Amino acid sequence: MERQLWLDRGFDLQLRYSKDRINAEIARLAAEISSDFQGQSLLIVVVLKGAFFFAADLVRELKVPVELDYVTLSSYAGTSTTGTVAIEKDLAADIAGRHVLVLEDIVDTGLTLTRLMDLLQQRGPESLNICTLIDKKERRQAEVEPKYVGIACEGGFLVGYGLDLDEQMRELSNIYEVRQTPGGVE
Ligand SMILES: O=P(O)(O)OC[C@H]1O[C@H](OP(=O)(O)OP(=O)(O)O)[C@H](O)[C@@H]1O
Ligand code: HPA
Ligand SMILES: [Mg+2]
Repeated sequence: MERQLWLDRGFDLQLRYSKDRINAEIARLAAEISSDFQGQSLLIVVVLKGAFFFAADLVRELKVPVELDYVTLSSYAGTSTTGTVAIEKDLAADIAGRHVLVLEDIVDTGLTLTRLMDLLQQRGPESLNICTLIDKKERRQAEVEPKYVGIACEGGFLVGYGLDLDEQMRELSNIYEVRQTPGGVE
């Protein structure tokens, strides 16, 4: 079982959201987005690295045509934001006049999306909205209002389904809360 591998390495993983729950939320989100954008096409902006599993599953459920583009942003060291959002790779597409939907795995402090939305808004999209799988409000520092939210959650640092702790555990199928166990081997 995927938990055991990390327990052996000193990380205690508590199941928070199963893949079945994630699938159900994605189906609901896809239906809502498809209905809102009926007759239009969407430019989907995937925020890498974390959102790649979510994006892959969501776009295949949408009933409107999409174009996909990617931006790579990073700001975390361990379980805390550094406060500086680095743009490691910008979009390739011109978003002017397009209906843009930004896909995120998680909104936490809100610093990443505040930076990205400011940047994208300056480029003149027809519409600009956010869809996040997880909205974690406990540590919010900047005002961000995602239009589409999969799961509103309490605190805890989450890993799995794209979410990482220092680049590890993204590949887990379910989403867990992670705690480092004393005496664990890394
Ligand atoms: O609301 P915030 O506090 O800014 O946190 C949310 C951001 O943090 C994570 O990205 P990270 O910087 O870890 O890069 P990653 O996607 O490569 O993991 C996550 O994927 C979001 O983009
Ligand atoms: O809870 C989290 N887990 C993984 N990455 C994150 N980036 C912001 N919050 C989180
Ligand atoms: Mg990360």
